[in-house]
Amino acid sequence: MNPSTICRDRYGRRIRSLRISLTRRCNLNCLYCHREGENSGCGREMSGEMIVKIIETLKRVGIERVKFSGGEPFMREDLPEILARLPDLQDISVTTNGTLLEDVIPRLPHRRLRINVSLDTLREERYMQITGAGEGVFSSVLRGIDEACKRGFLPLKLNFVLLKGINDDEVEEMISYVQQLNERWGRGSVILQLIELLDFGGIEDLRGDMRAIEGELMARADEIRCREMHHRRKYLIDGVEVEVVRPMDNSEFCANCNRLRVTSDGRFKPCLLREDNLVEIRDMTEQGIIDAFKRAVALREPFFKG
Ligand SMILES: Nc1nc2c(ncn2[C@@H]2O[C@H](COP(=O)(O)OP(=O)(O)OP(=O)(O)O)[C@@H](O)[C@H]2O)c(=O)[nH]1
Ligand code: SF4
Ligand code: SF4
Repeated sequence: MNPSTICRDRYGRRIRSLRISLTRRCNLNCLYCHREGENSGCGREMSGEMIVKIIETLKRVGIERVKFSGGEPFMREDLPEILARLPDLQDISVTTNGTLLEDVIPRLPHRRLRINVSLDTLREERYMQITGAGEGVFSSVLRGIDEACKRGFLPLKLNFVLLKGINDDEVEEMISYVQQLNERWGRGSVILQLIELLDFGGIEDLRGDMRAIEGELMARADEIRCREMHHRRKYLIDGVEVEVVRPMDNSEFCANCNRLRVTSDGRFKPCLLREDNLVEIRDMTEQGIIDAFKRAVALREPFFKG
């Protein structure tokens, strides 16, 4: 099977990775939660076995990377076991709110796992306002970040969603915090990722001005790099790598979208922002998975077009 035909959509985008939502469950309730655009479906979660089978099968047709997300992926008790059973891939990563990290880290198989942790503020009160968390959760997330670094899950990324009037005065402090972490754990150990708020209805007033922030980063960066995925820019600021995720109205971002999503109940989702073109994996044989994958790839189109 030739990956450049099976994995390429009609806009020439070569699918390299799967973004798999493991659950819709979460122990937080963030102001901006989009639950990976998964608002419909049966609510049943794929078994660990199904997840591993999908990955093994699609590795054979050219998938090189896997990202696990949620809800909160560590709400799945079997995540360490799923990770241990995965085939070798170029990149395996998980995006988490970090609240369960401290406990789960010792149980994770160390297979070059990258971890992205949401941290939208360095002030506990704001953290509680943004995430709905109770007291003490914020400090456990900070301890989880330290524990992950200590055990070598690097580079670790901190995800910071820019929220107008809530945390848009904290970018500088976040850069300093990452600088301190890098002094402790080694240069380049921690990356800061600034994320533009995605609006799934009703919260556009909270979107911070990412263009302005990016303009400032550009003006003072020692180096600027461009990632293949989404053509995201990375700015090197005082030794700290700051990656900018700016999807809104950004046709360049969508033109370089190379991931296919899988919902927690086992459907391929061609685009984060669309709910009308999901493809169910009805037949869990290898051929059934590949056929559903092909149908989903054929349905892919950039959400924002130039
Ligand atoms: N519109 C859109 N937004 C995305 C997409 N991928 C990521 N994002 C946004 O970026 C946020 C953070 O993504 P992460 O889960 O940390 O993963 P990532 O940064 O995309 O992936 P890595 O850099 O490989 O770790 C998501 O919550 C989304 O808001 C995408 O394909 N489309
Ligand atoms: S931690 Fe993630 S999944 Fe949970 S509420 Fe916040 S944004 Fe949603
Ligand atoms: S097409 Fe655009 S909006 Fe849709 S998932 Fe890809 S980058 Fe995100």
